Amino acid sequence: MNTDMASSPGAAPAVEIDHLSHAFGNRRHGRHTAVDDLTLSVRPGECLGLLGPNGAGKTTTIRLVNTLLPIQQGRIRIHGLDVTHHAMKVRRLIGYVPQQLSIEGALTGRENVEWFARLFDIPRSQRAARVESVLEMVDLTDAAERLASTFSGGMVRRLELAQALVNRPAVLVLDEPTVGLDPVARDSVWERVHQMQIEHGMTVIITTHYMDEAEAMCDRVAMMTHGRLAALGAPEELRAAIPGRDGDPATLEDVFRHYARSGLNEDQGGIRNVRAGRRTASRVG
Ligand SMILES: Nc1ncnc2c1ncn2[C@@H]1O[C@H](COP(=O)(O)OP(=O)(O)OP(=O)(O)O)[C@@H](O)[C@H]1O
Repeated sequence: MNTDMASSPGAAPAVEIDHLSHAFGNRRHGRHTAVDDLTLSVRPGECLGLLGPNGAGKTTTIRLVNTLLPIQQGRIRIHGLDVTHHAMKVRRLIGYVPQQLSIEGALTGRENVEWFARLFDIPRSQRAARVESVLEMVDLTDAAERLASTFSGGMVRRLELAQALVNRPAVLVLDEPTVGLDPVARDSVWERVHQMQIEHGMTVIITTHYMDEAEAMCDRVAMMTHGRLAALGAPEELRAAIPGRDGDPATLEDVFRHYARSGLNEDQGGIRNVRAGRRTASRVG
């Protein structure tokens, strides 16, 4: 991987988000602020969970980090590189698994990863070995010559992970990586991500609506509502900060409800989010 840095609170941040704001729409049809003055740092080697209700601004934040949306206001730096001024360098540091399907069913597993290796400009002489090693990492060596259209949902997600990892990213960004997967397939995706994080000190940012995953995987959780940071801390810190129910300690789901309710706004989300959610849920089903 590009970095082998320990997760120490004193280390320079892997990702620095500084007073970031982003709005969609225009004056005629109305503007909607999706990310609102967000400030957040992710430590090298850390797994940060970006949680929040539909429409909270998680995907928009991720797309800004990935250079897929232009910065309107504020600043993002990845290992010190400003995403606006060093977009190409930043792209080389980031592996991204989007909510939408990123594989091509008419290609084999191997061809899908090779395609990404070419996109990332990995030198020809290293390409085959690099593709082989990521296929092995995600346990798809035996299925590599099969058409991706024959893969199960869990295999598709692991193939997308291989695509994102072929560039040996320092920061891996996963947008709802396990939606629509059965519990066994979910575990197998997480095992691979965790292995990468431990073995290579990779920084991971994930969004998920599965609180058990966030609890198990994330060193810290950033709870977003209305594009703003509502709470930030280790899952156990966030749980300790709110009262539980019926005398039981609070769960992360209670934490989610607590902040989601306090920021409730029926305008959030709308048809775009419903459509996106359904598309995501059925994408691998
Ligand atoms: N391309 C776009 N055009 C217009 N509005 C958008 C666009 N992308 C996002 N939005 C709006 O910005 C807000 C934040 O959306 P975003 O997708 O970032 O939320 P999210 O937290 O990722 O939601 P989900 O959990 O449903 O994926 C929503 O109100 C959404 O409708």
